[in-house]
Amino acid sequence: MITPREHVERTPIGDGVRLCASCIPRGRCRLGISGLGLDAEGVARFRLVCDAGHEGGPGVAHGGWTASVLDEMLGSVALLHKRLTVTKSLTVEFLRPVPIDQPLLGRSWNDRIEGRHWHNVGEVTLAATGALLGRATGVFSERDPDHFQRHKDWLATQIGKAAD
Ligand SMILES: CCCCCCCCCCCC(=O)SCCNC(=O)CCNC(=O)[C@H](O)C(C)(C)COP(=O)(O)OP(=O)(O)OC[C@H]1O[C@@H](n2cnc3c(N)ncnc32)[C@H](O)[C@@H]1OP(=O)(O)O
Repeated sequence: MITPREHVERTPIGDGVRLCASCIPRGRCRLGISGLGLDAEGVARFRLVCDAGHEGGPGVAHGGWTASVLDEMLGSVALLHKRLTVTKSLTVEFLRPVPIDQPLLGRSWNDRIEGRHWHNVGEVTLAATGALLGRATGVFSERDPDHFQRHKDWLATQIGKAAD
């Protein structure tokens, strides 16, 4: 069986972020995230732009975009340490409307690790001024690479039960 590190290393990178399955064919994150890596303090840094494809109210991002970006940023913390985690919980604060087509910055970091649970934190700011637009805290559960096969097996059992 491959290790979590090998699993992460085999996942393609586009613009500095490990790509989710649906973005691998296009070679870049559809949410408009570019990764800048970990800084000296272990904080993951990102450039972000919300394009008009995620416009909610006029001129501003749909809240789902902001939540997704924070999920991705907080979820990337363990990936940057070559560990595989999935989101167990995510709490998002929408502090200001997020403008579309404006350069934004993202930061995410680990606050503490309890057993297999990574407690991560992150925020989105306006690049021009540093104004805080949104932030999140989340718990990310460390998994083995068989997590996705385990899901398929579980789903097959569920579908089997439904067919009975
Ligand atoms: C490299 C790529 C990068 C690609 C780039 C990716 C970057 C992604 C960044 C974003 C991160 C995401 O959005 S991740 C996607 C969103 N999150 C998810 O899909 C997670 C869905 N939830 C779960 O799988 C589970 O609830 C967990 C793993 C979060 C539970 O965590 P936990 O509580 O620490 O784990 P654990 O004790 O082992 O399990 C709790 C219960 O969940 C069940 N469970 C655990 N795993 C599974 C599973 N695979 N399939 C079915 N069921 C499962 C257990 O049997 C148990 O059931 P019982 O005994 O209670 O009945």
